[in-house]
Amino acid sequence: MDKITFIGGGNMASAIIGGLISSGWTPSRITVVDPNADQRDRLASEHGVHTTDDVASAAAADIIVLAVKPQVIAAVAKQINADLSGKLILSIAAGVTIATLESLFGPVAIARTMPNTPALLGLGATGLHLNERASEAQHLAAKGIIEAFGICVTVEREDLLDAVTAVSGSSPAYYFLMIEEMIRSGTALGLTPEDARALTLQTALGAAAMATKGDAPEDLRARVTSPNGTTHAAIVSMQENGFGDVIAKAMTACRDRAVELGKA
Ligand SMILES: NC(=O)C1=CN([C@@H]2O[C@H](COP(=O)(O)OP(=O)(O)OC[C@H]3O[C@@H](n4cnc5c(N)ncnc54)[C@H](OP(=O)(O)O)[C@@H]3O)[C@@H](O)[C@H]2O)C=CC1
Ligand SMILES: O=C(O)[C@@H]1CCC=N1
Repeated sequence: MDKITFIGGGNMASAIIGGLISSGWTPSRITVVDPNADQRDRLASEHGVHTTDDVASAAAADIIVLAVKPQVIAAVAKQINADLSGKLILSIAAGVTIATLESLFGPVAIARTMPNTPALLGLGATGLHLNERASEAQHLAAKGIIEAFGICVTVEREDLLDAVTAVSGSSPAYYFLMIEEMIRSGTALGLTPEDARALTLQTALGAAAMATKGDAPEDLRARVTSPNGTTHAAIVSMQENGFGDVIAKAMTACRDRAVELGKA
């Protein structure tokens, strides 16, 4: 049975560990390394996992999850400073490329991922790409870990993770912005902020749930849109004001920034 060590015991690690335990991993297979004693105590009492502040001890695990901020990874590699051949490094750090990870950790199997924050609720959407040193068994292990906190999409080229960043990594923020604007407009139209918020949130939840049942979004939209009715008026206004173009430009800007950060 694989043993897994998380380096960094913050928000994302906590979400992943919760998912792993719910999907059948025994806490005794899981270790978390974090310098913060409060963080360690919280994880140990919430999940019953082993915790330590000794980064070098991660070398004993079969799978090492890098769940620290990107700027901490070089220091972590120095502290581990061990031959990791045969092990799998799974990184959730945004913008840290496989080439950088190989230069820091040596010739080792690497799974680079782009998760998103709904992982905190077990509803994550994560892109995955592995280097050539990763075996099929390691691919399946990485996928199994990711599926413990949501869905996993394996992309065939590393640069496609930049597109994943635009589609799912950053996109919770696009939906939050839409929700913010709808609450603002609903309030401007005379509703109380509380009523505008409740109606907007329930509709976002309902629309997302309907869209996951299999019908095409354009068909679902057509079913709401009576000929020359109210929805038609809203959609025509959105389209005349370049809604599609706004989304396409935002997603391209996101992808381009991900490319830039990967070079930094
Ligand atoms: N696509 C996305 O939307 C998201 C991506 N991510 C990625 O996930 C990663 C983790 O993010 P998140 O969980 O939010 O971060 P957090 O800051 O919540 O967690 C990081 C943890 O690592 C600890 N830490 C710092 N230095 C070390 C060290 N040398 N060894 C071990 N632990 C250390 C921190 O301790 P202390 O607080 O004391 O510094 C903290 O507890 C990031 O790389 C981020 O890019 C995260 C969220 C969403
Ligand atoms: O905004 C960012 O740079 C990170 C990467 C994806 C989500 N948050």
